Amino acid sequence: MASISGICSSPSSAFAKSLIKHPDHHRVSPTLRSKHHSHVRPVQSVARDVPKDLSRPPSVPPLPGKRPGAESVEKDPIALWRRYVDSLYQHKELGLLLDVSRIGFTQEFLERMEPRMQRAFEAMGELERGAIANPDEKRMVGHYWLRNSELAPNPHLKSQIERTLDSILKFAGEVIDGKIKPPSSPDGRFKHVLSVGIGGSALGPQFVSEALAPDNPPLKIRFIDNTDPAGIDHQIAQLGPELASTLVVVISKSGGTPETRNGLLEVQKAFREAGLDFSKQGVAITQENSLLDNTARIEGWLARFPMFDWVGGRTSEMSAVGLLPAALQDIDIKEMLAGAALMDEANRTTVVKNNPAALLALCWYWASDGVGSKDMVVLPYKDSLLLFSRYLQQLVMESLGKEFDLDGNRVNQGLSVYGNKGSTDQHAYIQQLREGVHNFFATFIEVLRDRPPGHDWELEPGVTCGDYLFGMLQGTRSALYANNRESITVTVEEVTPRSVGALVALYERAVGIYASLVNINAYHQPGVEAGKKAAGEVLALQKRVLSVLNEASCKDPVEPLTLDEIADRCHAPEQIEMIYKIIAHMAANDRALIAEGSCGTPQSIKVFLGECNVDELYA
Ligand SMILES: O=P(O)(O)OC[C@H]1O[C@](O)(CO)[C@@H](O)[C@@H]1O
Repeated sequence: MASISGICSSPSSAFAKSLIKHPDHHRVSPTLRSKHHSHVRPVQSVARDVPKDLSRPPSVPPLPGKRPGAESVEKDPIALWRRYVDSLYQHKELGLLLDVSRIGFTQEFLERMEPRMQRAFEAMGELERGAIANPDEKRMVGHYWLRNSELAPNPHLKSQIERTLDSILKFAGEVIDGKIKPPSSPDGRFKHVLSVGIGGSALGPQFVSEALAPDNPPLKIRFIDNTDPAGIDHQIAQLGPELASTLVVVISKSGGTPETRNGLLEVQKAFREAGLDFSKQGVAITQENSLLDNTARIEGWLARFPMFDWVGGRTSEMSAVGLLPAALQDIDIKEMLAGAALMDEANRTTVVKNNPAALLALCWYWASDGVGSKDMVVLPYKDSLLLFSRYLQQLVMESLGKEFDLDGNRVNQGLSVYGNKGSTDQHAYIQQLREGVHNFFATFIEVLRDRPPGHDWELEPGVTCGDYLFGMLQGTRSALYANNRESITVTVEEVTPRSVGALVALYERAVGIYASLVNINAYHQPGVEAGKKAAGEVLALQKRVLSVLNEASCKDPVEPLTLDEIADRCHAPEQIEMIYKIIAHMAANDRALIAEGSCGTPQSIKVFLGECNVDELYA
């Protein structure tokens, strides 16, 4: 196959010159600020609900010609071709191209962004040297060390990384070779992995499995990534008697995430019911001394692998979180690491046009005005990359979606990400992207190799099935651009462990750089805690409701209660709506009985429990 390096000459160094010629030279950069205002929101070109104190100062004119309609995008095909050639980024060794020509930024924009870019590079350098890059949690941020342990800030961390990788490779090899066996499997081999985890402890392994698992992996992976009982039952039912040959990998950095704990308890129950010893088939990936780690140690699980304090969940694909599940499916994890390391290396240059992550971050900044005014639609034209957008959704949105910047200003930052795959999406929502509300920019992921060599055939003269996919991508890119919709294209030769590792690393770094550009902490997630706390409060209220109902239901005769009575007796009259929802949920699951009325007419219902729990009454 002709490689990207084979078919393309190296990108021209005339990138800057070409951009200078771009007609949008009069555009005023969002960065036109006094240095004291580097954190201030850049120019708003669409109406947004922003706090008054951070809205654009009147002295800064709006971005000319960008919206509505972005009439300023280059339309002359020869000028566009020059822009393409001049701006093309190529990583020869990785066989990766980054085309930013359909993002309309100008030389003036690049120049104005340069000081911020240099500050972002400095910040990334400090982070890689082990600075406390997550000030809130006082943590280092070291996912880059995972693929180049030489970078670790001290020998202890370096040897932790290397030992963990060795132990993953050894364990996975022995499981695949049948040296490590399940005790009750008829043919003595593990054939399935059941991964229990959520968020960053699931999305990377899911993406990588979909992208890279062979057609017949030695162990086939399934995921429990929610606390939906029906979803969990489905996974366990699908395994059926194969539970005996299933390795259960429980993944949680914190070791205390409720959904993951619930998944574990459900799976352990299934093991008990099948007469199987869970500890002989359970593996934990978590931080040392977490609740999960202690449980696994005390119960004597088959193996435990460390998750490091300095690796965030959404950047943990190259830690044991991503590597163990991948290795168990016979995915070449050393190649994934090599791809990521090469990409990291490329992203260390401080010359913006040679730094693919910096180019991506700049594209995002330009396209979304540095405030997330447009969504990022990710369109991989390859089925195996289906889950890339879902993976990126957490990486980007949990990292960038922040209320406050690093100086404490309310900024409500973020960048929304969605997508599925092409050309499938052309028959779903691309109609709107082409003609409807102009609230996005697209990222095409192009894979040059259609299928393994020797398998192709022409389904009509001169045209293969893959040619259609190619045509659809190119057609959509052109059609969007013709209607002033900007896009980025990332091209890889093939979907391999190396290119997937590189893609992960590319986006991790782009998120880090973008976070610096907009002055936010990309490495914490305070907003998620609010939802978790509220969920805890709902469950606490449910316990009070149950206790009140139990007391009334233990009376003789039973005393059915109205919602108002329950709320009063819970001393929570202001929580009546939540109490109603709790009752409706319990009634739907046969845990409370409705004596009168129906859930459709809340004020009419009277509730009691089917059984009186005397023990609880006197507890
Ligand atoms: O790996 P853990 O600790 O179970 O966390 C799972 C996910 O939950 C979050 O903390 C959000 O609640 C994510 O950042 C994380 O990836």
